Amino acid sequence: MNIRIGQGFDVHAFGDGDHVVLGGVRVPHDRGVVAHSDGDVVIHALCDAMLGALALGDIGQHFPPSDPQWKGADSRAFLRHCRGLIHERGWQLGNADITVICERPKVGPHAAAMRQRLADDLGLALDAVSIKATTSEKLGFTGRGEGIAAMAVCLLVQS
Ligand SMILES: Nc1ccn([C@@H]2O[C@H](COP(=O)(O)O)[C@@H](O)[C@H]2O)c(=O)n1
Ligand SMILES: C[C@@]1(CO)OP(=O)(O)OP(=O)(O)OC[C@H]1O
Repeated sequence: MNIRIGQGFDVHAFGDGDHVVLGGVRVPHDRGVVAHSDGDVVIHALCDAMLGALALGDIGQHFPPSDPQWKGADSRAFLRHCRGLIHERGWQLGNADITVICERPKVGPHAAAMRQRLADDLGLALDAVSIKATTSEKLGFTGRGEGIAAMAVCLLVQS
């Protein structure tokens, strides 16, 4: 069996708004994020992990922030595109593990919905998708509440 690993990282600054989108789920918050698309750091980090495993560059190369067609885009479309690239090349996604870094909003209450949405979009079993969260103990830009970050890793398998 062949395997590949990929990792991704994304950050968005908080801005005006009343919600953030995380893993395709609308999470109520007293801030929004500054982004060209819907600013879903979970999906952006995961797309970069998937693209990284294929050595196909990064999300900005596939969906340029200069391209008006991605303005306000639902990031789930990016995720499904990356899934297609994996399948086209004869790979299957094995699992994905994501960590969200922010003081607020609390991710825990939304993690189950996020896992389900990602599993649905990726055609994975629920136990192949993990969402974790941590604060940065009030340190750095996430600690000061200036933005939100996410890290992702994924495994590709080929039998
Ligand atoms: N945005 C967040 C941050 C953390 N959590 C949950 O709280 C636990 C404790 O966080 P620490 O940073 O103090 O270790 C963490 O393990 C998560 O379960 C969260 O839901 N949302
Ligand atoms: C998602 C894209 C889409 O144009 O823009 P943003 O929403 O700004 O998000 P980023 O994480 O900076 O990734 C780059 C772009 O692909």
